[in-house]
Amino acid sequence: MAMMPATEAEALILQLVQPLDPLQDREQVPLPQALGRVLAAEISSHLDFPHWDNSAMDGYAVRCQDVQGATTEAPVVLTLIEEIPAGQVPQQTVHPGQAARLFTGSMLPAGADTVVMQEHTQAQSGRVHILQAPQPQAFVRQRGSYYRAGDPLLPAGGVLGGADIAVLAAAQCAQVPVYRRPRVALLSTGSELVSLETPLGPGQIVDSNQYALAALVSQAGGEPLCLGIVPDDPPQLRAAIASALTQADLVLSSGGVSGGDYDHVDTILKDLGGTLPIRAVAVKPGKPLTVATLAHTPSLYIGLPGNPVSALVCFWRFVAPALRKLSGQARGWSPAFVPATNEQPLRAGGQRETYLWGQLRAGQDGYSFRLAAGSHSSGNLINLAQTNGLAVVPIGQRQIAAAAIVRVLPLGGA
Ligand SMILES: Nc1nc2c(c(=O)[nH]1)N[C@H]1C(S)=C(S)[C@@H](COP(=O)(O)OP(=O)(O)OC[C@H]3O[C@@H](n4cnc5c(N)ncnc54)[C@H](O)[C@@H]3O)O[C@H]1N2
Ligand code: MOO
Ligand SMILES: [Mg+2]
Repeated sequence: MAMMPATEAEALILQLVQPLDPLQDREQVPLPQALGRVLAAEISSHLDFPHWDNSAMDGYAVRCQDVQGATTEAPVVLTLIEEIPAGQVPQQTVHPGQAARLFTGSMLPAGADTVVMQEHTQAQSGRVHILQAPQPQAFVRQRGSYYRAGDPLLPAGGVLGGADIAVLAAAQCAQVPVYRRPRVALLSTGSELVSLETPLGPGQIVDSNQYALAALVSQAGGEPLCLGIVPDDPPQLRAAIASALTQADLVLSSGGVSGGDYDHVDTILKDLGGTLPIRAVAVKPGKPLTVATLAHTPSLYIGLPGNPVSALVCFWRFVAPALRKLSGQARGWSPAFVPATNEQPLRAGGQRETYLWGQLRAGQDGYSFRLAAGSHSSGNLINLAQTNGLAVVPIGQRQIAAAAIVRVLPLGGA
């Protein structure tokens, strides 16, 4: 079967994914719960930032003109008219020859246009000696200089991080319009699979993919619907797939997509009227990847290969971008590979783009990558644990030498 190159498969999957609707798929969440959510509408504020001219320093509000010639030898002496702690509204106007005491964050009084920091002054019984001429408007944070009321504050489609939460709080946005979490149905196919609580019989293994994929879906901001294990029995599998498609925005199955006698997923998808634009991709691990669309539902179906590493590599490489688009994110769907200095030689077959897992570390001169010790078999989930990067050996290349630069996909945020 022809294998599609990874970049082509990624582009095609992104083309097939329809993002959630900003109106129909929107919900309001209290600000403290908005971290990591995707904004469903542009936010603006009726407030200017700063809301009023205020001081950036503890010092004195002056009229710049008054203190132009000030030096340590020839200070300008001003009369203090008022003290303005932060949070208090100035009561007086600063006239020529006058100054007001203020502090970081205090409102600037009318008449004053400049702040002299207290280190450049000497206060003496109701007067202040200005020892240094300031620049005009020094240490004044001007009203509206950071943001003008009514301008766009945060764009729709942005993922909310800590800084965004700060901005929304400052703008008194208590309820935040976000996209609902995309629903991702998870099905594990395989008669050998049991749940993690079931005592293992001979030939059986735990359905680790379901737990891993549920974790990665949650980490990516989705809502996993764990539909459990389906044996390799066509009628049961057909019913499970048909039902999953009615419940979710995206259906992820694992297993049953290669060419063995018990691999039924592709046949069932075709029987259900599905179109399968992808059936194999040129990546290792992860070759037998199936992508299907069905006429009667907007849900996309992605059949991941069953091997535990293959399933996760396909998630990171193809599903995570799809989820980013589906969830309403306006940009940044594609995986962001970083260049890293390779610590040991990496070897590959050359037929498929090969992903090797290991430790990505940030150093002073950029990233470095260390291959995980042990087998890089797609069945070996053991040494995949505690890794945080997938190094890529391109098609046609059989080795990347030590000390050479390798592209690595960081796995931190899925
Ligand atoms: N003759 C060929 N055989 C295989 C080929 C091939 O091209 N020709 N491709 C191999 C590759 S590459 C992969 S990847 C796998 C993909 O297999 P399937 O997607 O059909 O998956 P299964 O056969 O159902 O299972 C494969 C393997 O993974 C284990 N598995 C399945 N589900 C889970 C789960 N939920 N949790 C943990 N482990 C799971 C399963 O027991 C098998 O060991 O096919 C190769 N074969
Ligand atoms: O693609 Mo398979 O995942 O090489 O084992
Ligand atoms: Mg199989």
